[in-house]
Amino acid sequence: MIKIENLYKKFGKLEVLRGVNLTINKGEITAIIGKSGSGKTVLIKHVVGLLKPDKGHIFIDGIDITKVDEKLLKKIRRKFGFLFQESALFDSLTVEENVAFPLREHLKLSEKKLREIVRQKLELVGLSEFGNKMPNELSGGMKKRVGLARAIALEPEILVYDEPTTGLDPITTASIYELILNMEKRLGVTSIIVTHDVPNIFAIADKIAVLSSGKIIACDTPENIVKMELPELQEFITVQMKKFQSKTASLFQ
Ligand SMILES: Nc1ncnc2c1ncn2[C@@H]1O[C@H](COP(=O)(O)OP(=O)(O)OP(=O)(O)O)[C@@H](O)[C@H]1O
Repeated sequence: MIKIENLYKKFGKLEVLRGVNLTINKGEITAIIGKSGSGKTVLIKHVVGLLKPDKGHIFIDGIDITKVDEKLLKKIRRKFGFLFQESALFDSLTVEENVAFPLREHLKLSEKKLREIVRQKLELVGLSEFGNKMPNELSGGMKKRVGLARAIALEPEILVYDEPTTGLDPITTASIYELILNMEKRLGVTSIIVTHDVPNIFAIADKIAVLSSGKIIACDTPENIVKMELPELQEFITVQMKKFQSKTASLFQ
């Protein structure tokens, strides 16, 4: 479904992507992990067409999006739902209106139909009771769930999440992962997740892609990834696991 070939991107002298190759299969959850600043967000911004590479190709269902005009790109972008780090909700709109926003922008629906879709999506993320609230009345986890409801409003084929669980407690984190798995199972959605949440992501992803020194150095099932003896990977996993363990330990002190 998504094929990234030899992707390069630099900002000034900073070479962020240095020949990324990655294939993302339809209906799978692919997690992209890597050190802070390794270029994960930059990579997914290319995938959704928000950044243009210096070199390389990104094929979405066989179409190279680095070569298409704005009009076609806009059409292809409709296949995607994004959930970026800070949820990026509109503070002046209610929860309902936030979810309705992409529907109003892209479809000409009757008000009745629009309300119906918004209600369905809010139900799916467990927020049916909160449609009339303003974003600043919600917790961080609830905001992420509203962001997710908005991201799935247009029923995208591909969902892209940038650190969907950062800053959330373990229970809310689990509920976000359950939603992501639900999207995959119920709607057959292809998911790309950028995350640092190493212990958890290994439990839910079909594939783990490791970004290091501007390249994907490994992409495989979680089981195979943990078996690999890549120093970059081991170091990264060890650091993340230590953080996790010390966080867990501190809970019981
Ligand atoms: N528009 C931009 N202009 C200049 N530099 C940028 C731009 N976007 C990203 N960068 C730089 O590219 C590098 C990679 O950034 P990116 O946000 O992709 O990292 P990341 O792996 O997602 O990090 P984190 O895990 O901390 O979110 C960083 O050094 C960042 O400062």
